[in-house]
Amino acid sequence: MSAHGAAQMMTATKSGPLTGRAEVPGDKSISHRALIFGAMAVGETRITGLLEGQDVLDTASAMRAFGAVVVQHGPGAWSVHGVGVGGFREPDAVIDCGNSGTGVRLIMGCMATTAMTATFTGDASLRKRPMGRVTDPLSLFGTQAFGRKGGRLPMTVVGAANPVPVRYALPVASAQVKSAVLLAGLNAPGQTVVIEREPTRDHSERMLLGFGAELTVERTAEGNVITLTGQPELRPQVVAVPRDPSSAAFPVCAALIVEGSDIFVPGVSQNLTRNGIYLTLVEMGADITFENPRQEGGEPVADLRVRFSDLRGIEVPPERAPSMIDEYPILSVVAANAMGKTVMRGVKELRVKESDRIDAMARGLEACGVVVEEDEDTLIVHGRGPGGVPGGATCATHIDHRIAMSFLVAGMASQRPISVDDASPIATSFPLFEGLMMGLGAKLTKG
Ligand SMILES: O=C(O)C1=C[C@@H](OP(=O)(O)O)[C@@H](O)[C@H](O)C1
Ligand SMILES: C=C(OP(=O)(O)O)C(=O)O
Repeated sequence: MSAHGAAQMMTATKSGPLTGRAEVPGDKSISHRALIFGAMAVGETRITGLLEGQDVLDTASAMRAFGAVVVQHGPGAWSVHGVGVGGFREPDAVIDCGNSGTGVRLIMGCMATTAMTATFTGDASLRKRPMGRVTDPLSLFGTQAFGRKGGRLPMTVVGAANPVPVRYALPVASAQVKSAVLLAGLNAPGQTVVIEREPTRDHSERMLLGFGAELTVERTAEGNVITLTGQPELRPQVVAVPRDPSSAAFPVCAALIVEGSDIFVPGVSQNLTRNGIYLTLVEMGADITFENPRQEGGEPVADLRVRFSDLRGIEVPPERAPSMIDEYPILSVVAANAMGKTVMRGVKELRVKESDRIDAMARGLEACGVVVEEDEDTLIVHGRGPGGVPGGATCATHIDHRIAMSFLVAGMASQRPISVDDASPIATSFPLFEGLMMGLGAKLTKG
C-alpha cells in the first residue's frame, strides 16, 4: 500500500556468534506469480509457503480487484479462485502496488490484452521507477498507457480490445519485462515471442508450463527464444513456494562476517537463474555447504550450512548480474569485510530499483568508514578485512528494504553500531527479519 507508515529507526550492534536455524520466508518472485497465474486459471489454485510480505499482499489485493477470489487459510496457506485468461473484470478503484516493481509490472502485463481500463499507483519509491520498459512492449499488442512524465506512476492502462501477438527482444535484462510480455501474450491470439540475450529468472516460464500453457524455450546464439501460444485454458495448480534465496542472503552473509558464526538455512531455492550470490560468496572463500539438494515445488532447493569465513575481494563477472541483481547491496557489505577490493561491474540496473542502490550503498558505506568507487555501471568496495568496518553512522534507506537489511547486517560486524533511518520497508519482503536475526544472536534495537 502506498501509505508509507511512520519511519522506524533501527540500530545493529556488534553481535556475538550467530548460531542456529534460519527459516527464511517464501520466494517473493514466485509468490507474486502464484497469485497472478492462479487468478488467470479456471478454478482453485492452492498455495503453501506464500510470502506474506507487503509486496505480495498488495498483489493479492490487486487480483481481488480484477475479480479473483483470494483467501488466506493459515500462515502461508492461500487459495485463488481464478477467472481464466481474458476473464478479468475492470477494477472500480485505483490499483495500489505499494513498493513493488514486480507487482505493478506483471499486473500491467496480465490486464494489457483485455478490453478494460485500470489505473496503477504505488508508494513514493515506486512512483519514481520507470514503467516505459513495460508499456513500450505492451503497446505492440495494441495497449495504451498514460502516465506521468518519464513513464512514471500513477498510470492508466487501456487494454487492447483486439490484441495482436508480438515478437520482442528485451533491451534490458529484466524478468519483470519478460514476464509482463508473456502475461500479455496469454490473451493474444497466435504466438508471442520474447528473446532475452542474457538469461533472467525463469519462474514465469516454469509456472506457465506448470499451469498448462504451451511454451518453448530455445537456446540460440541470440539468447533464449521463448515462444508462448496464446489463449490457453490455464489449469489450477498446487504451488509449494520454496524459500527465497534473496532473503536467505541476509542471514547467510551475516554469518560469514560475524566472527564464530555457524548457522543452518534449510530449503533455499538454488534455481540457477537466482544463485549468483552463492557462487560469488564461494569464490570469495565463503564456507558454505549445500546439503541435501532436492526438488521442491518444481524448483531445485538445498539446505545451507554457513560458517564465519576469511573472505577475499574478487571481480564479480558482469554476466552474472541478472542472477544476483538484488544481492549487490548485501554483497557490498560482505566486500567491506573481506581483504582486498571487490569489483562489481555491469550493475547499472541497480539505479532503478526501490532506490538508486549504487548510490545508497556507496554513501552509507563511506559514512561507515569504507572506501568506495563508483561510476554509472560499477561499484568497487575496498575491503577492510574481518571486523574492520568502523561503523558509527546512520544510513539512509530511501524506502528500500534491501538497503535497510544490508546496513543492519553491516552493523552486526562493525566496530561501532550502525543505524538505519527507516527499517519499516523490510516488511515488504522479509517481515520476520528482526526476530529471525535476533533469534540467531544478532543485536538489533529499535531507535
Ligand atoms: O521478476 C521478478 O520477480 C524480479 C525481477 C528483478 O527485477 P528486473 O526484472 O527489473 O530486473 C528483481 O530485481 C526483482 O526483485 C524481482
Ligand atoms: C527490486 C526488488 O523488487 P521489485 O522490483 O519487485 O520492487 C527487490 O525486491 O529487490
